[in-house]
Amino acid sequence: MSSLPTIAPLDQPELDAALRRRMDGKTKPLGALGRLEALALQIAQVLGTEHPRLEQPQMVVFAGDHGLTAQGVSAYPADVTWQMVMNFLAGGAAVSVLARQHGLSLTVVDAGVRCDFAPQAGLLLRKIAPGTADASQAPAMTADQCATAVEAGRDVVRGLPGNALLLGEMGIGNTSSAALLLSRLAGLPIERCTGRGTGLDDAGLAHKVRVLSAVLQRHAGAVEPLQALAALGGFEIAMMVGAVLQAAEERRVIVVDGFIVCSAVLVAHALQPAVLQRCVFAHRSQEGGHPLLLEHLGVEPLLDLGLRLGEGSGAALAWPLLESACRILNEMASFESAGVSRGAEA
Ligand SMILES: Cc1cc2ncn([C@H]3O[C@H](COP(=O)(O)O)[C@@H](O)[C@H]3O)c2cc1C
Ligand SMILES: O=C(O)c1cccnc1
Repeated sequence: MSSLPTIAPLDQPELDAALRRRMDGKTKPLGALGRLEALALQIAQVLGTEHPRLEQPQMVVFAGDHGLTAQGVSAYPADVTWQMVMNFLAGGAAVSVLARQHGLSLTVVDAGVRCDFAPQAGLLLRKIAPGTADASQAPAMTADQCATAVEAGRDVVRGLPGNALLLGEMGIGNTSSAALLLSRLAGLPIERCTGRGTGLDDAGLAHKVRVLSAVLQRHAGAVEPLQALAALGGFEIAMMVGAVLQAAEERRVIVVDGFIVCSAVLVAHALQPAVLQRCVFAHRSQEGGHPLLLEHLGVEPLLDLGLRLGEGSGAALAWPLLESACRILNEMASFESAGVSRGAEA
C-alpha cells in the first residue's frame, strides 16, 4: 500500500501577481465581476498558468451501502443505492441529466454496493465489501478496508483524463456518516451536525440523533482522521478522500458537491490542509450540517439553491461558472487592447 501524498501549499507569488494584474486590466470597473474574479484566479493558480483551460471534466459518482441503515437512519430503503446506480448508468438520474447538459463525462464507481453489477461502460467495479458494517455495533470499516478504499480512490483518479474532477456520491445512510465525521473532526455536537437527509420527519430526525450519539460514544477513541473515517464510515466517502488527495497532488481543479462530498474533503483537509486550495465549493446544501461544515473549513460556496440531493448535482450545476471564469481571464479585452479609458481607481 503506498503512503498518502504530501500536498504542498501553492506558492507562486509571481503568477498570483500577474493574474491579479491581468484581471484588473480587463474592461470593467475594478472588482466588478465579484466572486467570479476570485474563482478565475483560483483555477489559474491550481493549473499553474495565466491562461487556464478546463479540459475533459470528469464527474465521478462514488456509491456505497451503509450497515447503519439497519438502525432506521434514512427515510428510504438501502436498496435505493443499487437502484440509483442503475439509474445513473441508464442516464435518468439528476446527475446524468446535468452531466449530459454540461458535457461532463460521467463515471460511477461501485465502492461497496450490495449488488453484483455486470461490467459495463461508465461503471468502475472497485467494491471493497458489500457495504460497511453497522457502525452502532462495530467499526464501519476495518483499518485495512479503509486504507484500501482510500488507495482505490486515488487509483480511480490516476486513470482519468483531463484537469478537473467533479465529485458526487450515492449511498443511502451516508448523511449519517457525514454528520458523524463532522461532529468528531470539528468537535461539534451531533445534534447540530445531523439533518433530515432524504426527508426524515421530526420523530425520524430525533431517532437519527439518538442513534448517531450512541455511535459516537461507541467509537469515542477514534479521533485521528483515518481512525474516524474507518469507524464512522462510508466506503464511498473513504474513496473520495483518496480521490481528493490524488487530484490535489495532480493539480486538478476539484469541484465539491454537497454535505457528503464535503465530509470527504473534511477528512482530506485534516490529513493535508493544502487540499483546500484546489477545491471549489459548488453549493450550500439544505442538509443540516453542511453550512457548519463549510464554516469549519472557512469556505464560501458558489451557489445556494436549496438543493438536498447529492449525486454531484450541485457540482454539475456550478460547472458553467468555472467555464465562465476561465473565459473571462482568456477572452476579455484589456483597457489597452480595446482602447477603453481607465478610471481614477485604477
Ligand atoms: C431516490 C433517491 C435518489 C438520491 N440521489 C441522491 N440521494 C442522496 O440521499 C442519500 C443520503 O440520504 P440519507 O442519509 O437520508 O439516506 C444519498 O444516497 C445521497 O446521495 C438520493 C436519495 C434518494 C432516495
Ligand atoms: O448535500 C448533500 O450532499 C445531500 C443532502 C441530502 C441528501 N443527500 C445528499
